Amino acid sequence: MLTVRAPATSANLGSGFDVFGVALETPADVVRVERAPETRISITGAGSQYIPEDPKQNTVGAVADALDAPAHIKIDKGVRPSSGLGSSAASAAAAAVALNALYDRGLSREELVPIAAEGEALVSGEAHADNVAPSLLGGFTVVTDDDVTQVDARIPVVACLPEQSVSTRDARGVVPDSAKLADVVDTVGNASTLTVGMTRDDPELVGRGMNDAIVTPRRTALIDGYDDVREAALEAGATGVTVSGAGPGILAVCHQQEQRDIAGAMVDAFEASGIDCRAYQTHVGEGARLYRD
Ligand SMILES: Nc1ncnc2c1ncn2[C@@H]1O[C@H](COP(=O)(O)OP(=O)(O)O)[C@@H](O)[C@H]1O
Ligand SMILES: N[C@@H](CCOP(=O)(O)O)C(=O)O
Repeated sequence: MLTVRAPATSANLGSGFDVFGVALETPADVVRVERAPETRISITGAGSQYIPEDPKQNTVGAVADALDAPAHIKIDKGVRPSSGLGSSAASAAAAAVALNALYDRGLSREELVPIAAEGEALVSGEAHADNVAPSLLGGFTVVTDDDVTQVDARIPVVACLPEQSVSTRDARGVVPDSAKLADVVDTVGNASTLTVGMTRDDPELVGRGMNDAIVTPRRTALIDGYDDVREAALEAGATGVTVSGAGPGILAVCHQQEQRDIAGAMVDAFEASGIDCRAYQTHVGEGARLYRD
């Protein structure tokens, strides 16, 4: 039996749609695997009642197929599904690391990225790798069609999850097909600023670089209370606020000393709109970790 803990992730970071992602210290999924003639999945934990155990419909089943590694797979969900924190990706990344070790496939973490992304294709219609990459590699990742680049980063964040579900598949449906050149130029500038900020562990540059006029405005319309929560976080000292992944989670970047106030302000703002939520005060952190029992 092998156990892997794989972290939640926040993708896009505003200006890096389908490209940027960060691993978060908390929450995380824990996946246990043992060899078996055919794949069987059982699930406990956050939102497990909404996740199919059929291997043909679960991201870990897609990973087991891709690695030709049948197993009994137990998933303990720490990352709630359809919340914008890469829940389906955390399971897929954990399964990829665990099954690679269980069957001695010898693949590197980078080589596991497209394999774990098969799970994302299953649930969201496209094999976007911006969640699985940071969950596997940790830190801040940049994915392109055929490559992934990673830097370790330590940035404080607050991830606030309202009691609302937005499926990634639906949220991809509102993304525009094209953009004005002026907006593209702004986005390239912001994405570059953010990247420099990650390499310097600088929350000011990261926060400033999260602005995006192309994808984010379409998605904020799907999140009840978004504008008020964003405003409250900025007033409490956040250096940048945006939609986490496809939402409805909202991500605020900050300095350590403001983190607690920002979490409180975001929760209060959601609750003022009558929406229950949970705030994680966390950091950009490490990738999936393997434990041999
Ligand atoms: N192992 C898994 N963990 C979480 N969700 C899964 C898993 N396998 C399949 N799913 C399905 O994926 C969808 C959630 O994925 P998605 O919409 O991308 O949101 P998230 O940001 O939570 O990954 C749900 O429909 C869920 O049933
Ligand atoms: N780039 C994807 C990221 C989806 O992240 P999730 O955590 O909401 O699954 C997108 O924006 O569609």
